[in-house]
Amino acid sequence: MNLDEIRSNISRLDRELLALLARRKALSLDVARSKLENPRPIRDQEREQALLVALIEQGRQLGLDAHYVTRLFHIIIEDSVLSQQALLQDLLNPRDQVPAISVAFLGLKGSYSNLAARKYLSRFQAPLIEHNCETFQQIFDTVESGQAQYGILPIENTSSGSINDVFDLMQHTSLSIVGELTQPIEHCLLVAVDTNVGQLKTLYTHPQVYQQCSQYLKTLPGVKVEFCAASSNAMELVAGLKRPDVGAMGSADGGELHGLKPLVRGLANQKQNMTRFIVVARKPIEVAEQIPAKTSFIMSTGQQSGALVEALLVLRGHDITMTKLESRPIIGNPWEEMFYVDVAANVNSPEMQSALKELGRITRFIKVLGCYPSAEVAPTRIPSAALGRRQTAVAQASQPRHSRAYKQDDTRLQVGRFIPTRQEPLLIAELAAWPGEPQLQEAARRLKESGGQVLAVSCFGGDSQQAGQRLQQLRETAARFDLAAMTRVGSAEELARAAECLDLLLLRPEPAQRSELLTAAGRCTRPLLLPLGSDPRATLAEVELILGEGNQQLALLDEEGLSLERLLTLQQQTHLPLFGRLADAGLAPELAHALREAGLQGFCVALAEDSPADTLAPLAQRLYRG
Ligand SMILES: O=C(O)C(=O)C[C@]1(C(=O)O)C=C[C@@H](O)C=C1
Repeated sequence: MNLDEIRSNISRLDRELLALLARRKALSLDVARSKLENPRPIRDQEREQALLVALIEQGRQLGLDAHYVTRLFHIIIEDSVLSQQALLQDLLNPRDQVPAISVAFLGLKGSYSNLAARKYLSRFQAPLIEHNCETFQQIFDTVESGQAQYGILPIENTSSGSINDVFDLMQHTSLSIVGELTQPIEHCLLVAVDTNVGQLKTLYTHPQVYQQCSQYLKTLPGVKVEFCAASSNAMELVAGLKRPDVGAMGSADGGELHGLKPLVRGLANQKQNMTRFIVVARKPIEVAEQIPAKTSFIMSTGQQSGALVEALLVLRGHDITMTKLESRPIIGNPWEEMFYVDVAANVNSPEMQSALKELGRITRFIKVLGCYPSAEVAPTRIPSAALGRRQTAVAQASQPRHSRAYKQDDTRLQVGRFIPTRQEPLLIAELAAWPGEPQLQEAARRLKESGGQVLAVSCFGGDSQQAGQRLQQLRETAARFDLAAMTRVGSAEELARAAECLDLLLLRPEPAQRSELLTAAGRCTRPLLLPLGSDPRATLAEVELILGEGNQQLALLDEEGLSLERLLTLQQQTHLPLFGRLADAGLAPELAHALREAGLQGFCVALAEDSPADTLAPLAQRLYRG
């Protein structure tokens, strides 16, 4: 076959794939209709899990790796769930037949809000009339007066936190929240003409963006920052000036709409930078009971101590999960505060109705802001049974914080999106030395294929810039394979840098400034792995220091090969998860199995560049399949 023939065969297969995907989508909508007739939730994670397991197995037999199959079908299933939800929502909330949809948002063409508005409203497949607003207040006014059907407002950002002005306006509006969406944000330095960073004298930006990129901006001390009402105003201004000494900060997509080019990408302090937007409209919507819903409300409690706790206990008593709690002062009343609460519940569900009634009795003010479909379709992996248990804290001041007397249940660690348990321990593969790019990719692929979860390698040791690049590369490689990432840290400074982007930090056993490192570890919010010395009692004293500073996400790593008996004793003494290091790859599967039976919740195994390709598979097999 020549190249043209091969390509024409590929094109034919791609068309067949598309036709099959369209047929699958039609079937999934049939499923939605049947679930409407015999009410059942749209999401069925047991079914998804069974599907994925079978597909991975079938894929393997066809030479397709598990990671590829999983990624592909997560996308297919996510679309299936969202399409089913959209169908149900449309049936429940018939829309007025208008020729176009109108939306109000902050800024001009190309603002993050504009990109979010386009993304959210693309589902209606109707022409869009865009109302550019200069303030959040103007967005509310435009929707309240009926000039626009929808308003899009940013509500929180993963690096700069909540957008308080929007919360304050929500308190006084008659509008309802009817939707939400999360938009990845990638701030770039945008320029209109060929230039370089050294030539820049002025940067135009929005205060939120400035805050989110504060660390990068510190590296440009001579550059003056001018604030604009929105990043799109900054872009428009810079596009008009066409000068080599001015730049704007904003998204590459938005910049393109103004003819700007990205000079530097990825400026945000936190690389995973997302903004959550809410969608407001004049009429509330109803959310089908088969769809995961969120309800947002505001309440103010009395000033007596424990009033907020009492209100939150109402939610807990109704088994309602709170996904956000924000407090705002009440203007003109310095002694009271208003709380904004998001919960994962449908406002019409019996639990929520009963919780609202009870809250009405104990709060001074309560108003539901809206109920809307939750935008998150979390990929199915971990059995929900493993996630469900609520921890009970028995805090007794006189007891050491690490002890079972202080807290009875095992500490539940969250590493990225993985939650290790005794039944499903965490598998960490650690590379001995910093590898080349292809070797790092290959290690990640092998780890993913075997069912492991954490890719680890030392990023520090060279100069500061090299460490930064390695941290970035490790984070990106792990994310590409849907793994978590870990590195070793030996100083407070290394810890601060790694904590910005990695999911798990291993504290090096003997750095010089030990207490400084432990204090910084206790003040950070990333999970930590602390190696147990040959005298575990000494380590437990260090643990107290860390827990006392605030960080409760801590696991202990046995690197010494302690006897089973000592490990079991430790488990009785502490609620912190125990991890083990597996040094001998040959013995590892048997040892790991025995240690798992003994209750260890994680394993760290060394992966040398010349390790045979199948080092991890037998280990994972023994670990997860007995
Ligand atoms: O089988 C179902 O119940 C479906 O709704 C279909 C489907 C799928 O696309 O495969 C989608 C959502 C469910 O969570 C499970 C599976």
